[in-house]
Amino acid sequence: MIELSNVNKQYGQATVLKNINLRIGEPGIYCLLGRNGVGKTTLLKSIAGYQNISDGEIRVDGKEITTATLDTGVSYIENLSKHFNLPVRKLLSIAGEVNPSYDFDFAFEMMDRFELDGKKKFNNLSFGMKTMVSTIICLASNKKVILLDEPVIGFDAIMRAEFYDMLVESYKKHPRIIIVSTHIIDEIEKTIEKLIIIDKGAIRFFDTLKAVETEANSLGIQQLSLQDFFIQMVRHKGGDTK
Ligand SMILES: Nc1ncnc2c1ncn2[C@@H]1O[C@H](COP(=O)(O)OP(=O)(O)OP(=O)(O)O)[C@@H](O)[C@H]1O
Repeated sequence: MIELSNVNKQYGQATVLKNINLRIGEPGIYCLLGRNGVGKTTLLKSIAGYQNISDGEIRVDGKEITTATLDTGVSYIENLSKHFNLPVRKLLSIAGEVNPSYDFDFAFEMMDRFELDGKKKFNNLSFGMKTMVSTIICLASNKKVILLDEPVIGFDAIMRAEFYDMLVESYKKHPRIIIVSTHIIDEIEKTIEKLIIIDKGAIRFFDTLKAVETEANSLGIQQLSLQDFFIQMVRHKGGDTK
C-alpha cells in the first residue's frame, strides 16, 4: 500500500507538489497522467525514495520512505536509467543476485521476446533497447510497488504493443501495484485499471476507468477516449481540486 499524507515538494521557490493526499491500496496497473513539468517524475521518485519531499509523509506498506530508507519495497525506472556497461544477459542476471524474489525466468523470457542480444553491452544498445532492459529488470524485481516513468518513449509501435502485453502478463503472474506514467494515453487504456491525473501540483482525478466513463458523460463527452478525458479534465476542471 502507498500512502501519501500532506505531501509537499518545493524546488527553491517553486512548489511542485501541493499538499497531496493519496492512498493506493489495491494491487493493479495504474496510469499516471499529467502535463509536462507537472511533477509526475517528482512524485514517483519521492515514492521510490530517490529524493526527499519538503513536507508531509510517504509510506509504502507502513514504512516511511525517505532517501535514507534501506529497503523501500519499490522499484523505479526512468527511460534514462543507467547501468554498468555489461552484456545484457549479465545485467539481467546480476540484477537478481541481491534480490531473492527476482524472477529470472521472466527476465530471460522477455530478453528473447524483445529480441535483445544477450551478448551486446548496455552502452551499445539503442535508446529504446536500453529502456527495455531497464523495464525488464524493474518488472522482474517483483517488488511490491513498481514505478515505470514514461517507459514507452523510445519504443516503436511493435515494442509498445509487446510492452503492454508484458505488463499484463507480469501483473497476472505477480499482482502488485504497478504505476506507469505516459504521454501516449490512448494506447494504454486497455492495459490499466485505474487512472491518476495530476495537475497544478494536485491530484485532479483518481478512480477506475468505469468512473472515467461516468465523469466523461457528465462533461458531455460522447465518444470516450482517455486522451479526450484527460484534456477535458485538465482544461475545464483546472481550477478544482478533487
Ligand atoms: N532537481 C530539480 N531542481 C529544480 N527543479 C526541478 C528539479 N526536478 C524537477 N524540477 C522542476 O519540477 C517540475 C516538475 O518536474 P517533473 O520532472 O517532476 O515533471 P514531469 O511531470 O515528470 O514532466 P515531464 O512529463 O515533462 O517528464 C518542473 O518544473 C521541473 O523543472
